[in-house]
Amino acid sequence: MSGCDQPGLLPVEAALERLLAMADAAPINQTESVTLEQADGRVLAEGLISSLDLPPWANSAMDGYALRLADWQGEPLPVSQRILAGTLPSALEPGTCARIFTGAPLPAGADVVEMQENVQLGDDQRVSFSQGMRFGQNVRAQGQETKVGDCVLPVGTRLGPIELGLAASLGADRLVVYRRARVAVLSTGDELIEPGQVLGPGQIYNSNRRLLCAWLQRLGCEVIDAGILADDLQLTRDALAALDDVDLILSTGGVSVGEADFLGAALREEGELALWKLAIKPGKPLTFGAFRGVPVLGLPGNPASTLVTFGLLARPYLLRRMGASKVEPLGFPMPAGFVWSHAGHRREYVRARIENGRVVMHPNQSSGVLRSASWAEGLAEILEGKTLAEGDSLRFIPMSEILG
Ligand SMILES: Nc1nc2c(c(=O)[nH]1)N[C@H]1C(S)=C(S)[C@@H](COP(=O)(O)OP(=O)(O)OC[C@H]3O[C@@H](n4cnc5c(N)ncnc54)[C@H](O)[C@@H]3O)O[C@H]1N2
Ligand code: MOO
Repeated sequence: MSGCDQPGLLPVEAALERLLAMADAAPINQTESVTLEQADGRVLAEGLISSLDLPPWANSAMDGYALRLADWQGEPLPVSQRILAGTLPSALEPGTCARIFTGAPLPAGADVVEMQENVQLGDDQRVSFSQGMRFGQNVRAQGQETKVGDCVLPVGTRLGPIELGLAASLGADRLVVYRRARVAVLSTGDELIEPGQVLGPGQIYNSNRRLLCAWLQRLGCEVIDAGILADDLQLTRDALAALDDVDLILSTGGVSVGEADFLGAALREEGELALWKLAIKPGKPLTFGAFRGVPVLGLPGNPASTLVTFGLLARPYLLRRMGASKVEPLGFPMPAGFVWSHAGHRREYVRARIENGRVVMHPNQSSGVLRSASWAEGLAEILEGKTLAEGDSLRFIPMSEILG
């Protein structure tokens, strides 16, 4: 342990490893066949194997003229056919060229396409090719992208617009995906009321509920909005018992050392509860447990802590349960545009932006503040025990890497 480690704080990697191990132990195995329209954001449960070559036949990459290179000896060539995309050409007559358009099938016998800008059309409609031509130029060979039998998308791929376009290009109209994870979102806290109501003394609006519900939907989960947990043990038990068909109960708030922790009490009674203290800021307290066999993940209630722990821990956990192979966000090294002089015990995820090629941080990094997260383009990772001078390298994780 280095001098900067705080005894008892669980490193972020260790917490993620534990969560992923728990996800691996409780995979959502059920699959369903969905149309491409329904497949966005889902995880592939059966690899997509190509049943055709792509392109299925050689075709032209340009609007121009197709010919056999050997036929061009300096004498203009007559045009023997006109080939539009979607038509079937006849074999190229020797000593001629064919008018051809982008995407149209190459006639048998042709081996090059010259773009129309590079040819001269004589008064007799014969074509002269003045530029030097290279064998195979502007020809897209059959199967150059994909061959019959290729595994184009492996099991575990998260489907997005590109994958759906790719599946469509192979003629697939349905894909087999894992069932969506059913996630119940619970908020705890007597101070919470919902937007639209009049704020009373000591009350705040529930922001975590909307943040998490919207985020979970983006991740391809089915969201069960379980509202605000009542401040009463029996009502808490009843609320949890009603969520017996979900894959995860995700709660926020009440995970630190507060006194009225009915969620914790209910879990201790009828399940299990592990209280973690993570070496992460924001987001130190996190709980993982179960109620009557249903996993429960308790995130800290401070909105920025909810954001960071959901993005870096709960999101990979849920994606893994839904079978995704890539679950961790990409980050890339960037020079710091600020000084970090106090080495901390916890790994900090700073709400930051990139300006003039450097990472700049928002002045308000309070765990209670969401506005700086909305300003931010990403999270800048400052490792525990580290100080930074301007220009030192840090890892920058774009928000887009965790939000979808
Ligand atoms: N004595 C200690 N106090 C605290 C510790 C500690 O170690 N010892 N840890 C602090 C840290 S770090 C965090 S993070 C928070 C975690 O708090 P809880 O998860 O127990 O959450 P609450 O106390 O219920 O709420 C914290 C904060 O967030 C607001 N909140 C809660 N839920 C929502 C919601 N759905 N929407 C908007 N805002 C919400 C709540 O009003 C509080 O202001 O504990 C520290 N304390
Ligand atoms: O971990 Mo807490 O989120 O620092 O305030």
